[in-house]
Amino acid sequence: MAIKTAVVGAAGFAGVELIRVLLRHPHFELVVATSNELAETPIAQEYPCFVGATDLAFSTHDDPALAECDLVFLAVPHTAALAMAPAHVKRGAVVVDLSADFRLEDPAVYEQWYNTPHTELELLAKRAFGLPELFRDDLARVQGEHAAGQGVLVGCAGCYPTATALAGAPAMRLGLASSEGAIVVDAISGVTGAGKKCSPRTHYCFDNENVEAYGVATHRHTPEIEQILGAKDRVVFTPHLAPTNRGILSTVNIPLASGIKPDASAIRAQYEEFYWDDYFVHVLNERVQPRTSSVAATNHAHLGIAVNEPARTLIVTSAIDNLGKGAASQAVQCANIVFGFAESAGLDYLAIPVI
Ligand SMILES: NC(=O)C1=CN([C@@H]2O[C@H](COP(=O)(O)OP(=O)(O)OC[C@H]3O[C@@H](n4cnc5c(N)ncnc54)[C@H](OP(=O)(O)O)[C@@H]3O)[C@@H](O)[C@H]2O)C=CC1
Ligand SMILES: CC(=O)N[C@@H](CCC(=O)OP(=O)(O)O)C(=O)O
Repeated sequence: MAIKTAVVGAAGFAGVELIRVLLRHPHFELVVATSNELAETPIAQEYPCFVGATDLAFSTHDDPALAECDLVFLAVPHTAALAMAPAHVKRGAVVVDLSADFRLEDPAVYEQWYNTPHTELELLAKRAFGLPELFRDDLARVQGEHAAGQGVLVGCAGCYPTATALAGAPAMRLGLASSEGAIVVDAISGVTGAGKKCSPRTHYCFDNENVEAYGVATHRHTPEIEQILGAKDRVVFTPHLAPTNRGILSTVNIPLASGIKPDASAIRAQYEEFYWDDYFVHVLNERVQPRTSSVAATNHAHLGIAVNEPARTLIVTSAIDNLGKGAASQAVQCANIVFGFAESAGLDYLAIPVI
């Protein structure tokens, strides 16, 4: 039986990507897609790529039909999700939140970085963290709670944190990383990462032919990356905006622990073993570097492993699609787990090769 599914914020960049994935999902049936801006407009009129795939029209964010959905994706800005999630969880639904509202464990840290008090402490404490390869047990826990009839919430990881944590977590968890010293992360994002509303920073004339760092030493994803890696006050994160639509490339520099041999092949083998059972994470061999084009519009992540021997530094590069593995398809991967479906259900597609 199909699961009645809603996307709130469906006309945003992440929301439209959710529509694309859900319209081909074998178990989730998209029945509500909200946008106040486009209410009553047929989805396929606004986005002609969906012609022939759906007759559904956008409805407002307070559409009463939302209350009949068993699965609700929140693809709205942070603080909006904080206001929406509790009611759906209370009535027994599975809520998968793509915003930053339920990512940070410590509400004081959330308040510090998002300038808003966290008002849903009980729900925050019970939520699962939505990054399956690193928090599968957490998702299995809420799968059990949902199977027992409870509403549950998944707070999905952010886009930069997903790319960065997939690169850094094995080194931290396998004891390859030193327990001291900075973990330096330089990451590049396409412009869709900034959402669909245009700003001077995301204007074509500004981004075209331009690459620039932003949020230097102040970006809100720093505490989230530190939380996932278990590396408080050690992450030096510098994001950059590149003139591409989609994709994130994150380069993570990790000081090696004193007893660890600076041997890229051996460390690559450990990364391969760490991810051996993960369908979507691929450790590339030494002859090829992760490229954003190789994972574009997919749920896959590509990792490249190298070691700077004299500096005793492990360098892991990680490519994902910010709207795919960094947002919409990862959210669907989490929902697959919570409903007990195959993790790759509806997500088994590849990027277009660059010739
Ligand atoms: N873009 C990305 O790469 C990623 C985004 N995310 C997260 O996903 C969420 C959506 O991001 P994105 O799609 O980029 O954003 P967009 O700005 O492109 O879209 C935002 C959507 O949210 C709706 N919305 C805006 N304000 C409110 C509000 N106050 N209450 C309810 N709905 C509102 C809008 O509705 P309307 O159509 O009526 O204007 C719109 O559909 C954000 O939380 C973001 O942080 C997570 C990972 C990556
Ligand atoms: C290019 C760009 O502006 N990217 C956004 C991050 C993407 C996003 O939407 O943030 P979440 O992953 O936290 O939801 C930023 O730097 O704030």
